[in-house]
Amino acid sequence: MTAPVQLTDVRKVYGTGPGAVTALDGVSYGFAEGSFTAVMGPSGSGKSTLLHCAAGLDSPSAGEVHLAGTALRGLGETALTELRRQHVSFVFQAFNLMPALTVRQNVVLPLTLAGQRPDKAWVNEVIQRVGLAERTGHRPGELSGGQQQRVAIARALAGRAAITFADEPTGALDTQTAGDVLALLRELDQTVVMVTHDPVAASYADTVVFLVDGRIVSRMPAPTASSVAAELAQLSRLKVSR
Ligand SMILES: Nc1ncnc2c1ncn2[C@@H]1O[C@H](COP(=O)(O)OP(=O)(O)OP(=O)(O)O)[C@@H](O)[C@H]1O
Repeated sequence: MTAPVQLTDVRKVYGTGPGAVTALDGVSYGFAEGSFTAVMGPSGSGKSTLLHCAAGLDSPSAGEVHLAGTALRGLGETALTELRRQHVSFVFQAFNLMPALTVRQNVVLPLTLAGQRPDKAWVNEVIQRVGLAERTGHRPGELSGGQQQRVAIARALAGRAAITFADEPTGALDTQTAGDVLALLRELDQTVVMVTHDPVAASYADTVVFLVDGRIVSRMPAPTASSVAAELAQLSRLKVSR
């Protein structure tokens, strides 16, 4: 069976000619069902590009991506949108919250747009778990950056999508809240793919994959913050010495 997120020999080249940048250079990886994977690597190693290609937000220059068992190549924008709506949720660096809506309305918006009825008990639990129970009637403009990020996380989890893509989901959070959010991500049955620079955040994942220059160079099961930090230090030395 194909993994819920499967990349096969994916290449992504930005631009053409002498200025072209190879952001992904033949990445093959299957993110197993229910797994929580952190993607790490030095700045510019291709992490965000990998996430965008895997999520069908960007198309590879070569290779194939399967998302929820469907090959993305050749899918029209409407079919792609529908596929994402059914199976995927996102937590991105820009929170993309609707300023006129309250916290609760923002959290359930993707469900409402998809014509689904939110599971009220689960929505309440998610809002509580990200520490926003006292803020459900506030609008994004009345929240701190970290609180806005938590709304985006609650929104991603509210629909129990099979696959969640997260780009630095805990970047703006204090240690305690970040720990709560990561513990929640780890508990879920969803397949979670998370880009992070933080070894502590990565240690909540089942597996860390390390990218250097657009290639997966290593894979670490059962990561700890110190084993991840040590691997990153080694990889940046490798990069500098090239
Ligand atoms: N739209 C684009 N046009 C041209 N080059 C791009 C574009 N997006 C990314 N790149 C280049 O592709 C490479 C990989 O970028 P990417 O953002 O995927 O790296 P990253 O590992 O996520 O970096 P960071 O940790 O700094 O966010 C970099 O060299 C970057 O400059």
